[in-house]
Amino acid sequence: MNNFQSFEINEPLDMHLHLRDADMLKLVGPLTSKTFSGALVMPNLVPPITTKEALLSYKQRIKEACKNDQFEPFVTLFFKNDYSYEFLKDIKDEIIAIKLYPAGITTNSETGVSSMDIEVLRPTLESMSKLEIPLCIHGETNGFVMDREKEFMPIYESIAKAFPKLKIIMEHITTKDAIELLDKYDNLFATVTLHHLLITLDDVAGGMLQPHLFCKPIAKTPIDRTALLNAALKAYPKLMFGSDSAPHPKHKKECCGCAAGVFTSPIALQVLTQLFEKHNALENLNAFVSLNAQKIYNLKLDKKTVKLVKKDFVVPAIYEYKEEKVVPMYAGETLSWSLED
Ligand SMILES: NC(=O)N[C@@H](CC(=O)O)C(=O)O
Ligand SMILES: [Zn+2]
Ligand SMILES: [Zn+2]
Repeated sequence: MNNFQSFEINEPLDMHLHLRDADMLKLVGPLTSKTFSGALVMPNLVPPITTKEALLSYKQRIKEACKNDQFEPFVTLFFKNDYSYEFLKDIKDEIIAIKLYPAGITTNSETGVSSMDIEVLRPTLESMSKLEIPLCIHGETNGFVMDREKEFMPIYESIAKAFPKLKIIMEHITTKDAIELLDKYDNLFATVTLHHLLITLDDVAGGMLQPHLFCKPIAKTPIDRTALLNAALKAYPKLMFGSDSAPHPKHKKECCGCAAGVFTSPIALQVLTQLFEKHNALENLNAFVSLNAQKIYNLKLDKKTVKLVKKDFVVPAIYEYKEEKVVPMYAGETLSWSLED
């Protein structure tokens, strides 16, 4: 067994990230831009990003907040059924993908699509397919909470079949079913979070309720977690890292009616290194956290190499800026890997 004391990750990419806006953006943006070369930024602001003006000004605010030329924010548009071909053609070079949310299924998705009927979605999907704009999907039905992702599999299949040239990314997958579906269609890809490689429903609600581990989709069973972890550890080429780091103010997590989302951006690379080392799979970490995404999204990056060292890192209990306070996953715990100073 190798005894690694340091490890380098070239061009780390986070292909599913929530940066929010205003002071929260100023708090969390630098925590990602410091370590990652780029991130796919989700459009579920209030209101969501649906116009070119909103998109470009959000990108500008991200760049200002992140204060780091060695970081590229890849911004996305919030899916609507009635985007015209001309509108999409005009915005194509500014976006990396379009994100589809079923209405009301997760945080700030109220104005998402109210029907997943392929005929309703067809006009926008046809334009996206022609223009080669990838489609990212939050794939959950409104069925029983543990079955929502599984029930969405036929919907992924119908879109993958109807639009074979459209790249479809199943976001933050949490099930063995989703892993198995990846093999069936050339145009299907997926992101997986850090927390879904680590936790099951037991960690969220098996003992005292853990609001900081509550997210959508909810963590599933040990069998699902094992399937996700095995695919990540071998850097299965259709799977990429997307933290889904989703900060919510402390008072919106530690309350009655806890908001969904786990905040992981400041610990992501340290914990991934720890996890891949534990499973003797460090040789696959660069592919999982960068190369797979570069191939799937045709990215060329020359931003940074991040060095991790085998040194204890005590995760801060809280991250704060002005009035904003966010609690990270593993708050107060000690990790065995740190970012080099
Ligand atoms: N994952 C979550 O639980 N929450 C995300 C939304 C999302 O990615 O579904 C958020 O924006 O807070
Ligand atoms: Zn989601
Ligand atoms: Zn998300």
